[in-house]
Amino acid sequence: MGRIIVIANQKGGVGKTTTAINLSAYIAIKKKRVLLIDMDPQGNASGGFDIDPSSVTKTVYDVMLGEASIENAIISNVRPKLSIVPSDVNLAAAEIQLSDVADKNHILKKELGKIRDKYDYIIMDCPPSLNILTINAMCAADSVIVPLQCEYYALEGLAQLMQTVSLIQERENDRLKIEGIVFTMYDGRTNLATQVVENVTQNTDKKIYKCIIPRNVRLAEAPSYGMPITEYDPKSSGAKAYEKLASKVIHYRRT
Ligand SMILES: Nc1ncnc2c1ncn2[C@@H]1O[C@H](COP(=O)(O)OP(=O)(O)OP(=O)(O)O)[C@@H](O)[C@H]1O
Repeated sequence: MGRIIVIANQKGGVGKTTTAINLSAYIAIKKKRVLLIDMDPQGNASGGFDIDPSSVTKTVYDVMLGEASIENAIISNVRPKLSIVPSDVNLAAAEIQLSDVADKNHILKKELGKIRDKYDYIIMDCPPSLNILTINAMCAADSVIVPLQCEYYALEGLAQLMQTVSLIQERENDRLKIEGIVFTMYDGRTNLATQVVENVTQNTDKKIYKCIIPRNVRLAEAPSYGMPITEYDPKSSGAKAYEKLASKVIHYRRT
C-alpha cells in the first residue's frame, strides 16, 4: 500500500510545489511508483511536468465534487513510474461548493482507498491555506513534510502548522505524523539563514532533514520549461539536495 505524504505549510511561497515536483521526480527515478496529486488551484505542480490545463478533461476538482472517480482523473506515466492528478482553477471554488456535503473532510481519503495499492508513494501538493483541500489531504495522509523557508518568521509559521496537524490528529486522523521539516531556499552567505536553521533546530523535537535545499536559480527556472530539476539540470546544487531528500523519504521508517 502506498505511503501518502502531504507537502504542507500554510505560508505562501515557501517551496511546497517545488518540493512536491522534485521529490516526486526523484522518487520515480529511484524506481518507485509515484502519484502526485495537485491540490493547489494554481496548478503549478501539474505545470511543472508540462501538463497543459486545457488538454485535461478531469481534475482533482471533479474528484472532490464527486463528478469523477480518481481513476479517471489520473494522467498515467507522465514520466516513467510517475502519474499525476492535475488541478485547475475551478478548485478554488470547491470550498463553497462542498460546504453542505456530508463527510466533506474525507472525500479524498475514500477516493485514494481505491488506488492506493497501485503506488508506492502518493504525494500531495497543498495550497497555502488551511482550507477544505488541505484538510482533505491531511485526513487522507500518513505524514506531512513541511518545507520551511529560511526567513525570520519561520518558527511562528511552523508552530501554526503544528497546531493544525495536532487538531487533525485529534479530530480526524490519528495516524497523521510530521515526517520531517525541510529547509528551503537556504542562502549560506546570509547570517539570517544560518540563524533560522539554528533557531528552528533548537526549538523543535521534529525531525529536520540534514539535506537543506539551497536557493538555486535552476530550481526556479525549471517549471517554465515544464521540467523537474531531474531533467532541467540534474547537476545543479538544487537537484543534488532534492535527490538526497528523496533518498531520506524512501528510507523513512515510521516509529
Ligand atoms: N530552492 C529554491 N531556489 C530558488 N527558487 C526557489 C526555490 N524553491 C522555490 N523557489 C521559487 O520560489 C517561488 C515559490 O516557490 P513554490 O511555488 O514552490 O512555493 P509554494 O509554497 O508552493 O507557493 P504557494 O504557497 O503559492 O503554493 C517559485 O517562484 C519557485 O520557483
